[in-house]
Amino acid sequence: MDIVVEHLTKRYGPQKAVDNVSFRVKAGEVLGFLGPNGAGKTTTMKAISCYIKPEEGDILVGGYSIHEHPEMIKKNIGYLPENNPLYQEMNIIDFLEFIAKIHSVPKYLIPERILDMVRTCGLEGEKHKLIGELSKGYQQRVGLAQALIHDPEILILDEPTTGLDPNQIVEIRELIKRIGKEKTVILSSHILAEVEATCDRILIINNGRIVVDGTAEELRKQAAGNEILKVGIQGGEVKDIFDLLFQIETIESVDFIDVDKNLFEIQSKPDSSSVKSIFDTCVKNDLYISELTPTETKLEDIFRELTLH
Ligand SMILES: Nc1ncnc2c1ncn2[C@@H]1O[C@H](COP(=O)(O)OP(=O)(O)OP(=O)(O)O)[C@@H](O)[C@H]1O
Repeated sequence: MDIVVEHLTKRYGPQKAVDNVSFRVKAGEVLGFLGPNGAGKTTTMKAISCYIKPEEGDILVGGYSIHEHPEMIKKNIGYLPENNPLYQEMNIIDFLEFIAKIHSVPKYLIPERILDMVRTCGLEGEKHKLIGELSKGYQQRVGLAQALIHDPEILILDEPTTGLDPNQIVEIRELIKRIGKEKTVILSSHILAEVEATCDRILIINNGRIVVDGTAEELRKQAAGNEILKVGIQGGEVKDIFDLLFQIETIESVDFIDVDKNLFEIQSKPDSSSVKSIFDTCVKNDLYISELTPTETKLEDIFRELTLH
């Protein structure tokens, strides 16, 4: 089931929480929705799940509009809200039965669905405990189980690993990846590494607007720009080496990183690489390379650059 978001705008008073946002999610895709606090992630996810109505724009889920067929859409969406509000005093089985009934799962199917969810979400050992007695990681598993109980095609997860310890984070990510093989998933997060580890595609939202839409790889390429190399050259005076480097045609700029260690930062001209020329220059002038490292633009830097303003 595809999701098509078209010119979505949602206002809270004078503030536009989401401002003319459009994007598509293909069936079977795992989309990471990334952005700083207050960017508009939850608002967008709530609009897709039909929990709030936008003032402008439309969302089509499997061809159904949120304005005309919210009930059809709700049947096909499983939603795990940000703070995973669970009934602490219920046990897991009773809670899942209760949620299955809310979703109108046929009575005869409910025991089978519960069993399936307990298995899928790894709840076997804890299933008779009260939800309030579970660790945060297991509570999050119950949250996923309740979102999946009616077997929706689409799963929407609002910051599913917030507040978990590192082991629990890894476990929940693995679980989401497994579920993502069968469902369309939209997952929101502040954490780039999380989105990179779990998602096929990244959408970055800032101040209610989409600022990036692509794979992690595309993002890196887009931001990488010119080749930047950290180069150490030995066997000569730092000033002479600097002059030699400056004469290489493909080099745009040379900076010192550490004068005492003959360490330079070299930026090449657009669409060119200077690695071979640097090597040839060193051989010709009886110098040797002690270090040569390409500087990779980190996704964190890209994220900061795009969302700081
Ligand atoms: N019910 C509401 N009433 C008024 N303003 C709201 C309401 N819900 C959200 N907002 C505002 O809309 C903007 C977007 O909020 P939203 O919760 O969608 O962001 P978010 O990206 O999910 O943030 P976070 O990562 O902090 O959860 C924020 O400025 C927020 O204060």
